Amino acid sequence: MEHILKRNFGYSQFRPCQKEIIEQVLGGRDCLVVMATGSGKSLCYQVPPLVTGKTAVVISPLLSLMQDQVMSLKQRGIKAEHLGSSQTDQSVYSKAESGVYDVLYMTPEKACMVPPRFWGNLLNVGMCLLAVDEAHCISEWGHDFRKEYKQLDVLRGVLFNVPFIGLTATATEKVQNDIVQSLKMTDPYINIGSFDRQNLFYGVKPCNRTQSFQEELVAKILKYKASGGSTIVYCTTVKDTEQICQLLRDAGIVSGIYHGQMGSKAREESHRSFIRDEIQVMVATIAFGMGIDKPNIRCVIHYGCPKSLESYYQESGRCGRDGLASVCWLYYSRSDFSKADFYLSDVQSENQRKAIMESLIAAEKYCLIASCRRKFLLQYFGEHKSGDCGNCDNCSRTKVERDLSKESYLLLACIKSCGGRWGLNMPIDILRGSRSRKIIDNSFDKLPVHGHGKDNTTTWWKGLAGLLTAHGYLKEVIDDVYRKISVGPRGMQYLRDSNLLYQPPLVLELTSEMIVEEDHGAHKYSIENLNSSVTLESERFSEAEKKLYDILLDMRMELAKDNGTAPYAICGDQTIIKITKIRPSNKARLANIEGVNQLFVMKYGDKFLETISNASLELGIFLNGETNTVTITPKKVLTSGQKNLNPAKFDTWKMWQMGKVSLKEVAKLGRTGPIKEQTVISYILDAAETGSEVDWARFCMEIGLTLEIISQIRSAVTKIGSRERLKPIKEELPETVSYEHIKTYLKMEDLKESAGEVFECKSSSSPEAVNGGNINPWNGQDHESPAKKIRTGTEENEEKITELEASGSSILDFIKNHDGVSLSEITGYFSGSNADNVADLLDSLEAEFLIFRKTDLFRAM
Ligand SMILES: Nc1ncnc2c1ncn2[C@@H]1O[C@H](COP(=O)(O)OP(=O)(O)OP(=O)(O)O)[C@@H](O)[C@H]1O
Repeated sequence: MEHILKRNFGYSQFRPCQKEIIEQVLGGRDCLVVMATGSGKSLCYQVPPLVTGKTAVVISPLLSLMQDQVMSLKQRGIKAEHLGSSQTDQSVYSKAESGVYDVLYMTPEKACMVPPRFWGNLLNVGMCLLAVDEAHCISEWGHDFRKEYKQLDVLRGVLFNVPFIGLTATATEKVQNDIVQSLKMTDPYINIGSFDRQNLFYGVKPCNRTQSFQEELVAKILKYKASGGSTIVYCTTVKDTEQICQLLRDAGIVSGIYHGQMGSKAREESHRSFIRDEIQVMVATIAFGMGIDKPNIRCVIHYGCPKSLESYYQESGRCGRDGLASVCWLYYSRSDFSKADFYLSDVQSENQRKAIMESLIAAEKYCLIASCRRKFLLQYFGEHKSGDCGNCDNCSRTKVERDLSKESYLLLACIKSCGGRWGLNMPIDILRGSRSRKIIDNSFDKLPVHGHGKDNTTTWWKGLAGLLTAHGYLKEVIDDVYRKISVGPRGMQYLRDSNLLYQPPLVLELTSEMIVEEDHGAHKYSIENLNSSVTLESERFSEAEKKLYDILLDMRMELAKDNGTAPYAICGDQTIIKITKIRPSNKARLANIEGVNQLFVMKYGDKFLETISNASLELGIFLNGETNTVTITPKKVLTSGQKNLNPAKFDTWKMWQMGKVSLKEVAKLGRTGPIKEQTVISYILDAAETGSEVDWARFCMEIGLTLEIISQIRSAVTKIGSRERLKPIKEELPETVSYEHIKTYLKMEDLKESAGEVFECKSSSSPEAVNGGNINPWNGQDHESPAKKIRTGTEENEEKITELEASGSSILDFIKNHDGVSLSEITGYFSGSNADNVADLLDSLEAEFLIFRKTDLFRAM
């Protein structure tokens, strides 16, 4: 299975739980998979069809989601399509039932509508699973119930012996049971993973619509835009989407808009532009939700508190799906918490009203806590996390703790006096000394605490109430749609221990909202907090790497346009970051990068390698993962002699000498297409003649010019007595000595390059360097007998009998017979071949995806 993972998805290992789930599905067992957003659930149904050669049918709620997934799978060499009313290709239906597709997507409506004959035909050719994605939609207890999902059980009566797999990121225990029952799963394998999205930073801020908030929003968005990533701003109303979108556009940020009041065409277009990186910022209502499968969303901003923590988790979970550090900011205003009427408008059942109110209160609490947000979020989903996360605003900011005993006493006493019949506004108004009609009518102006809390704002008091509730001093009950506040047991005990003049210390951590209120100038706090602790991976680049990264992003964009797909479908940002860091010089190295699959290498490999090679030269950075900058910049070595070189020769020399690209690779890449290796050699010799620096040791090693050959050429030249014509020299030499060997020898002689130095000092990788080789055939000094240095022909023949020579197929066979072999084991086994040749052969096998490397061991695909 690992080879499928590498070949099609470009990954070298499964994430936690993926393999176990796939094995269960392959064993024919139903599965329920509850795993965090972006954790890689899709792979659990995408790999089995590739293992079995049978179709996987996937039920998905949204057309846009299906289309995006189909697009991504096609870029991975996987046959995928969707079947539904929007499918314009008429042949898809018949192809689907004859098993052409590995993965076939359908909406639940479509799945229930296709005639049994379709399923019968597909079953005959082979169907390996039915996956129900976003399975929480099945449950009325879920936050996104869809009645069409409820009908999927009818498929049980048609799809005998096909395992069903339900997948979701958000399912409480109730919802999990509902999924199992609705899909009639028998003895399912249940996998409940962690909800924790460690790469996400969570932050919350109170906001108003002042200019400082607008400036902050614009600055935040610009930061993530600059990293090449995308941002979604979720608003609670259509009006807000329009306003925020306009605000961003006025600030020069190209932004898209998406909400339910737009026509379907306009929405599709907006979605399409976002997915294809034509716009980097989307301002949307939650209508733009589940269908977003874009991996490089770096920032999700909620402008307004969401209606529940489930929806917040889902929506914020669109962020950082590629695993890179990303941020989720939630801006709320107090008025958001009194929107129950808005959410309850068309709810019929009492249970659902209660559920909605409870959800809203949980979301409010999330906004108001002063402790670790992640811990709170995870606890809500029933997961315990020990210790604070260190990756949320509350964990990152300097904590402000204070003894709030006096204020707490006042609030508790006031709430107790109100008798639990009111919401929070009444006791706060009393404390602040209001003489409203309600207060007078209820004689609350006579209370001893009346007017004792004037020094703090209403919002500050609400912040304190939130803290006291979180610590169990206060409790909130829901009465129909009204929220009533009363003193909890802990608060009653506190009141018993206190009086107006004395209260036991009560040290609490102030919420950011309370700090802002005390600060009066909320501005300072908010701007300071603006730069969350998240460091984007791309921020770790050197200047040159940043430029290369941008070049590669632009190129990916161009390739995506040419291929009618989204840039992320070609490869993810994380892969581009790795490519930028590694700067592979050949296809094997490219193929070995995490996230690079076979189709990518075949389709885009040449283009990427060429761009990397050229850009690295321009930017003065080495290929193959070297991080140090070239000491001599290309400009410096551009001598007057080089100016005489034509562009083809100069570029070839630059690529080889400066870029350290091998002769073979330079020939493959060429300047405007592949050229012969002999041409590359002659270009470099011409460059040497014009004064360009040439690493002779590397050059000789690459063309196979050894001391023995040099000595033979020298003898031949002496014998002929002239070096004007090459042909007579060649005729004096063995077949194995090429014209390139002769030309190089002569050029080195012209340039007075000392072969002794070349082989002895400069190239430790040269075989002759190992043997010593203190010879210098140019100045006529004698050298040690070749017999001492180089094996005689007889010895060589004898050794060939015992020492195995490597070839592509013999290495492949060797690797196939082992469960992982190291490079040294392979070179040791093929001791009859030069280690560099073996490495070259391994490179080619890797580039062709016949082998792959995992933890430095080679394995066959
Ligand atoms: N084994 C793996 N190694 C590296 N990346 C992986 C692996 N498996 C999946 N991914 C990547 O993780 C990202 C998220 O995967 P996927 O879309 O399957 O998430 P999901 O769990 O379905 O999320 P959601 O519930 O939000 O739809 C994708 O970019 C995917 O290619």
